[in-house]
Amino acid sequence: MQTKVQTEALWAHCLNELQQSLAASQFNIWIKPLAQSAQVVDGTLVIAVPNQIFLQFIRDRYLGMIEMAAAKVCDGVPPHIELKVGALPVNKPAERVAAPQSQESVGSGEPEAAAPVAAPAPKPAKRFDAAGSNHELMRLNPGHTFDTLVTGKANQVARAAAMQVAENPGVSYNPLFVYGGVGLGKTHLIQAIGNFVHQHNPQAKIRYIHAEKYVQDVVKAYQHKSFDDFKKYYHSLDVLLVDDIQFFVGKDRTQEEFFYLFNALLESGKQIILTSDKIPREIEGLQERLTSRFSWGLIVPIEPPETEMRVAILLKKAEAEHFKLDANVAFFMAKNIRSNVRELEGALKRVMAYSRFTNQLITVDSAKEALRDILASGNRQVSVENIQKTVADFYKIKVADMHSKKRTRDIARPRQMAMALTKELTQMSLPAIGDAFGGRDHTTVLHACRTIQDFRQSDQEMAHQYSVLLQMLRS
Ligand SMILES: Nc1ncnc2c1ncn2[C@@H]1O[C@H](COP(=O)(O)OP(=O)(O)OP(=O)(O)O)[C@@H](O)[C@H]1O
Repeated sequence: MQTKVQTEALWAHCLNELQQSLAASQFNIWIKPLAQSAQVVDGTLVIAVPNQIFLQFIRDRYLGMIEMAAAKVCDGVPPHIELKVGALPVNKPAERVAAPQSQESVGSGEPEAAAPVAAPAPKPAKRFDAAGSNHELMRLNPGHTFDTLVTGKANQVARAAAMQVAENPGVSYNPLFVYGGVGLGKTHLIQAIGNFVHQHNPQAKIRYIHAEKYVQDVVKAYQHKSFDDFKKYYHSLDVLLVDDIQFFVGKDRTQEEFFYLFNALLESGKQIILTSDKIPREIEGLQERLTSRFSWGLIVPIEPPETEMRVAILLKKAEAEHFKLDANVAFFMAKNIRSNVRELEGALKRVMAYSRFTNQLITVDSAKEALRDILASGNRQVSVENIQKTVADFYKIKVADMHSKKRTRDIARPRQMAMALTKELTQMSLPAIGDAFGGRDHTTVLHACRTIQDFRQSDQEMAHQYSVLLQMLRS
């Protein structure tokens, strides 16, 4: 257990650092109210916050800074930090932290000047035990586990690879790179790895971070000339999960820092897991050295789930909410809501709310009623012109090439793709599709549909491009 002096010194130091880093208004609103709300309990720095909104705000915006500040006092290794809503236990007054001495000016009408914070912190005699990490610190959603993830054709390869990485972090595939469209379960899958590792090895230092947050951390380190602390913190991790790596595009300094971090972690056998909406070499604006490194391990796709898998997801989510969802209703929803799993979840929430509100069991008819506007927008017919334009833009060719006689592969393949998508997304007959593509024969359209179908079976890249285009056209 920490002594009062150590607790005070640690928190006073954190407050001091935050005060220097933040605008006075931010410090006064979010941090100053916590000046008397920290306590060290069994090696964990517990910070009590007044309510849930505060908790979310501190967690999302300031926890990283608090960690870094605390790490400074603890020889570079941050302590466990726990945020909790409510008051600190009153039976441990000796461990309470002293408030910073306030010297605020009164009644100026201007935003308050930040109050200087008490004394610089001497290093505590005993280093915090930073071995364990809680969900707050790891930034993992405890509900994102392998158990709650429905498996199907769309994600079975990705899940198997993820499981292998979770069982042998740093050993099998490094980095593991998961790519796929919006809302298909990339975050869920990689967090399942984090949760699994944590469950089997609570000592492992795991950190999930969205790429945008990493960019912010680099900017802050740059502004405050604190790259040493930044490096110390990130380089001390055992498992690093970075979501939506495409956000690094155009951020050269971030890419440079990440390059060093990547090398350091890999060299010391630590596991890196990344996600993106595309495979590395399709992320335009990513430095070549990163593109090649991201391809060193294993790259796995997550595709949009097929109807049966969407039904299974709905039933599983409903069960978790103790909601009785009729299988016919689940089928109806799965058939009509096809864009992504997040949309599917949204639809389920609506149906559950409707059921509670009307106090009725949900039938297909009442589901139609509950989802009327979603279904109306989903049933919007996609036009052949829209498909041609979307596909042409995607492959960076001219729309006119959809009608032309050119037969080079870079033109012919996108055109076949557009024909196959038109067959799938519209009610048009084969001859009508042929007409819309420069007066081609219906056998040419049939051939195109079969060719694309074959490619989708045999070529992972083509399969992914097809599903991305489907998603774009359906959204
Ligand atoms: N196979 C699945 N089984 C159960 N739930 C799933 C599955 N796939 C996705 N979900 C759920 O769908 C929601 C969206 O998933 P998630 O946030 O992981 O998607 P994403 O691919 O990371 O999206 P984005 O690209 O927007 O970050 C989450 O609530 C997740 O739990």
